[in-house]
Amino acid sequence: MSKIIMALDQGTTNSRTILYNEKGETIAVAGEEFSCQYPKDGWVEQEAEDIWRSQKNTMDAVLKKAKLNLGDVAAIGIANQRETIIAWNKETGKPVGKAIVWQCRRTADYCDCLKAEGFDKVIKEKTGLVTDAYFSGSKIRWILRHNIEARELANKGTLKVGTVDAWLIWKLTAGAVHATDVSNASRTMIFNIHDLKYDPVLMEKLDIPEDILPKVKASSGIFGKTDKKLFGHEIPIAGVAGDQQAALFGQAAYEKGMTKITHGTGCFMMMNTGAEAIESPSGLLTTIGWQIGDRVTYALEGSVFIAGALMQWMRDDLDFFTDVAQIEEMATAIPSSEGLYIVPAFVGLGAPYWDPYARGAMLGITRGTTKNHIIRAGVQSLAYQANDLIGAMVKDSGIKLQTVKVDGGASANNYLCQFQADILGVSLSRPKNVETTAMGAAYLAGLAVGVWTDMDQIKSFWQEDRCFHLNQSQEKVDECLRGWKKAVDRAKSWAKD
Ligand SMILES: Nc1ncnc2c1ncn2[C@@H]1O[C@H](COP(=O)(O)OP(=O)(O)O)[C@@H](O)[C@H]1O
Ligand SMILES: O=P(O)(O)OC[C@H](O)CO
Repeated sequence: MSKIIMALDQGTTNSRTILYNEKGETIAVAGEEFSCQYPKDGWVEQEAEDIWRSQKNTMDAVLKKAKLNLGDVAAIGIANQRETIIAWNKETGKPVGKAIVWQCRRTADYCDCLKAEGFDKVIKEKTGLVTDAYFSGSKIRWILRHNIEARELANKGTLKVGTVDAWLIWKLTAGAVHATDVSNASRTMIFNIHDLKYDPVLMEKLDIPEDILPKVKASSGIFGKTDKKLFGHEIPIAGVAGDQQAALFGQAAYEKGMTKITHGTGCFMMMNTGAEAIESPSGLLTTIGWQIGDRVTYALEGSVFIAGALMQWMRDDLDFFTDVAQIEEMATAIPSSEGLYIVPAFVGLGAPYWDPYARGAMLGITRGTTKNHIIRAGVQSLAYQANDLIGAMVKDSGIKLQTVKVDGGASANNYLCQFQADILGVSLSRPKNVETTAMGAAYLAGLAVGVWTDMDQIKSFWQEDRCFHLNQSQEKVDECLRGWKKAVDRAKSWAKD
C-alpha cells in the first residue's frame, strides 16, 4: 500500500500542495499565488474558481515534480484559509458571486446591530466567538440578502454554501460530497461548539437554512474520494482542518498549554486547551482545534487580520522590494526604526480590540524616515500585534508560557523572530519545517488511513531549527510597547463617521 500523503494548503494568498512520505519528510512542494480584489473600503473578495484552479495546478505540479501520479497517493489532507465563504449552484457546480474573504468587513454594520441588541452574548456562549464580520455567518446572510441568484437557488434547494474546504471537497469529488470539519464549522458563528451541531437559534437569527450548509465531520476520517472520471483515481480525502488548527496539529502541540504563532497573511496565536472549551473574557476566541474519533480538542485563539499581507503591500503596491526574502536585510540595514510605528489595520483590528472601523496608520514620520525604517517598523508591527494577544492568552488560560512555537511564511525572517521573542519575553521555537499547516493536514489524513498509528509517532517528526531567546532590557521593551499603544489608539475607530 502507498504511504504517500498529499496535503493541500489553501491559504489566503497562496495555494500549495505538498507530498510527504511515511517519515513525515517532504517529497515535493508546489505553490501558486493568486489574487484578492478590494472593490470597496474594507471589502475583500476572491474568485472561487481561482482558488480551485490554483490548488489543482499545484496538485498537478507536485506530482510531476515527484514523478508520481495521483494513484501513488494514499490519502489527501486539506488545510484551508478559514471563514471565507463560497456559494455555488449544485446543479452546474458554478460559483454564485465572489468568495467573501475572511478579512472582508462588509457585514460590520450588521454585527453592530447584533451587539446592540445583546445577541453577541448568545453567540459567544454557543460558538465561543466574538460577534464580528470576520466569521462566516454574517457573510452567508449577506449573500442570501444581496445576491438574487443565490436567494432563488436557495429557495429551489439548489444552493450550496461552504468554507474553502467544503468547496475543494466538492470539486475533488465532482459534486458527490458537501462536507466540512468541526474546526472549520467552529468559525461560522452558527455552529455550537459544545454540542457539535449547527445551532437552530443562531441559524434562525441569521436567517440561514441548514440545507445549504455542509455536513460537519470529525477532522480525521474519510470525507469522500476523488472522482475517478476527473482525476483517474479514487483517492480518499481523509483529513480536513482550518489552516490555523492544522498548524497547531502540525506543530505537534498535542498537550494542553502548548501554543503556536503563525505569521502568514494574518497572524494567529493558538493554545491547545485540551478537552476544555475555555471562555475568554479578554477578547480571544474559544474554538475547536480538531476532532479525532469522538475526542474533541479545544483551543484559545487570538486572530490578527494583517501580518505578512503588510509586507506584500510594501512589495506589490509600494515597490519597496521585489522579493519578501529581502525584508530581513533591509530591516536590519539600520539600527533602529527611530520611533516610527505602523499599525496595519487595513481591514480593522481583530483580537483583542475587535474594532472593524480602525484603519492603517503610520506615526512618527520625520524627514529622516527612509524606506528601510518603514520596512523595519512594518516587521515590528507583526510582533507587537502578537504581543497584544499573549497577555490575554496567559490570563484566560492560567498557563504561564515559557516557549511558543512559531511558523508561517514570515517566520523565515530571523529579525522578526528575535524581535518577537524580545517583545513577548518568551522563547520562540522555530521548527526545521515551517510548513506546519500542510503537515497538520497530512497527519490528520495519514492517521485516518493508517499511514501513522498515533500522535506519539507523529510527535517524533518535529525538529527544532532555531530557538530565539529574550535578548532585550525590560526598559527598552516597555518603551517600545508604550509607543505601540499610542499608535493603536490613534488608529482605532478611524473609519467611523
Ligand atoms: N522573510 C519574510 N519576511 C516577512 N514577511 C514574509 C517573509 N516571507 C514571507 N512573508 C510573508 O508571509 C506571507 C506568506 O506566508 P504564508 O504562510 O505562505 O501565508 P498564507 O498561508 O496566508 O498564504 C506573505 O504575506 C508574505 O508577505
Ligand atoms: O491565509 P492564512 O494562512 O493567513 O490564514 C487565514 C486564516 O485561516 C483566517 O482565519
